Amino acid sequence: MTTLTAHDTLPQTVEPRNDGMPLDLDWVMRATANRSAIERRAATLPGRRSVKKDHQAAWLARAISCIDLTTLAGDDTPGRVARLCAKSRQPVRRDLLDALGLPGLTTGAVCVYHDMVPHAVAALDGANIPVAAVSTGFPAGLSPFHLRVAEIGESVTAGATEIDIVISRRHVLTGDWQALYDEMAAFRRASGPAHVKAILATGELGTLRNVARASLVCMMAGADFIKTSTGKESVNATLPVSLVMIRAIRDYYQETGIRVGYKPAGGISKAKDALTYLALIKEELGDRWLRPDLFRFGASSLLGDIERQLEHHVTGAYSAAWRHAMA
Ligand SMILES: O=C[C@H](O)COP(=O)(O)O
Repeated sequence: MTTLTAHDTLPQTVEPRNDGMPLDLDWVMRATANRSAIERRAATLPGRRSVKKDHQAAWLARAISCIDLTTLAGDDTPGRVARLCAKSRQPVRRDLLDALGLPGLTTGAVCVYHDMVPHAVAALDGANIPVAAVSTGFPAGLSPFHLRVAEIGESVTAGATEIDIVISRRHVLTGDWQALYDEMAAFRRASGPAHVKAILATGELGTLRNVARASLVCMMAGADFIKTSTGKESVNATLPVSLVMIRAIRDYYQETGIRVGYKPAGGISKAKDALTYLALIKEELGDRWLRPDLFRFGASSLLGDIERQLEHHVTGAYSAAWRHAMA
């Protein structure tokens, strides 16, 4: 059993970017996924006492530092984004942060649609918190290709330093790996210095084998992160899909020496689920991946539950969920 402790010492290194490699179709086609073995392994993860009680607060704080605090709604406004950014700067009540000895804790990033990028950039001025923009015709990714590429450039110009692109699911479903590679490589080029998260929309890819292959192709084409979902599919982040994707990340690292990040997104709203994901990452990839430069949660409501748990840790009492509204 893995024990997460608060005392893991991790090097503060700057990870080299993934510049990708030529498409290796033999490797892609060798990638498989044994669904029953993966589901059995995933079923063992929740509910395990993988985080000791004493260390839970430290690990919940770690989870906060890895959240891409997200709002992706048609009725987003500058005011809502400003409130979300304030929450990102100070994710937990000041007295709780002080009691935990973590006065400078922030979320990993704020994630918004393109039109909200300037508002997020302004609200986060001086905070050193990246703004991530969902892009390329998010969530379906079916707008004209040149517009999807242009959208990336617009968001980078507006100040986004992370771009969450959506892949064309049809390239996976038809097995056109070259087309997927070319698309991802073009998105990476358009992003310039901004880091790119490739959203696979795994709930729409049909099989775990497709998830494994799409993960590899996106990494070969230069994705800095691979991300499960937009949050808009009917099935979003799951543990079996996460196992497949992080094992692809592990294979890519073993083959190339390059660490690609992982972002489960969509439907992760409970502190205990966040701890399960952290334990999974620790077991499958190791401590180095448990940092915001290599791991993020894409989540709109997870922070509220973590804050409640931290409040309970410090004060011994739970507050009502409505007190932890996000925006
Ligand atoms: O990328 C982030 C997701 O859209 C957030 O999904 P959620 O609202 O289910 O947490």
